[in-house]
Amino acid sequence: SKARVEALRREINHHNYQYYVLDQPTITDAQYDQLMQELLRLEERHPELVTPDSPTQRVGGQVQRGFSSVPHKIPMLSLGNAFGEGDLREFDRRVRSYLPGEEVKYVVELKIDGLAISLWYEKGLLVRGATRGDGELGEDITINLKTIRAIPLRLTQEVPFLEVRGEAYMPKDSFVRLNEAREEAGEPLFANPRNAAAGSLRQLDPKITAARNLSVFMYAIGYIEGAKPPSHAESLAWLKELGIRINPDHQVCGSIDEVIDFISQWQAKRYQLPYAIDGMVIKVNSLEQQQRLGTTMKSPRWAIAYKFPA
Ligand SMILES: COc1nc2nc(N)nc(N)c2nc1C
Repeated sequence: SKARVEALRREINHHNYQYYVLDQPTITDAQYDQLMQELLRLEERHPELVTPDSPTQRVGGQVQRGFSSVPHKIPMLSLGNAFGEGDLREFDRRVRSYLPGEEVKYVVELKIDGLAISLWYEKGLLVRGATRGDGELGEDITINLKTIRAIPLRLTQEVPFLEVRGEAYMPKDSFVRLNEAREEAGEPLFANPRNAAAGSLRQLDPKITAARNLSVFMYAIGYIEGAKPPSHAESLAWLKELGIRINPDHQVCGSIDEVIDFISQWQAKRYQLPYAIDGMVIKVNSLEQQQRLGTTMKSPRWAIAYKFPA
């Protein structure tokens, strides 16, 4: 039965990855539940066969009394804001003034309207999850983040240490259904998906978090032991290879004109997305150039958020 438990764990984690990370389900919910029931039964009979990355370990048992505060290895800064084309051209001018005569490429990404999180992986295993907090100190919400099936409990490679950052969010249809249920129960409604996601992650009972159908899009390597790919775009591709959920709608742009064009395309179709976005994020693609541009006390010089009109 050790072999059976390992086979079930691998198969369920594969279906989990296909469904929650790639949005490409490979079996029906009923078949998935059947596999989970079998694994739960076997693990109950043989608790010594349970591993930290078993899909049965996603919803921790205990209700927490609170969240401890934990330091980030590198501060999680916030982004400066651009509200129009002029601000974007000003950003481009400033970037190029620090990199005279150099070619600059940008990566433009959707700005998911959720809350920033940080995930720590040691030898490929998820060991910690935290909120951004004040940028220096976050709240340890590992138990709650493990319930999000789009977050892998184990990476495809045993990277010595990797911290990855991104956004936890609640899809629009889950937000509507949640508020309908709260209306029924005479409970106060959430104002928007971001508040609903934040409220769901701050639940002391992980079973409630697990029922809120949260997801994530990760967008940056925060800290890594070992080499990093040379560009941000390649970092995203590598994170995807590790089994981490990356938003597919990002684009490398060779000029600020291309950036402005890409942004206007998404400004027109943002409401077609199954999740809320409040703008776009523009980053210098070369990590070496990012390093040289550095940060102010508050924000990176190599990135800016373009906010859509509310
Ligand atoms: C590099 O720092 C950041 N990058 C980001 N990227 C995306 N796509 N969305 C964000 N909200 C975001 N926020 C920060 C602080």
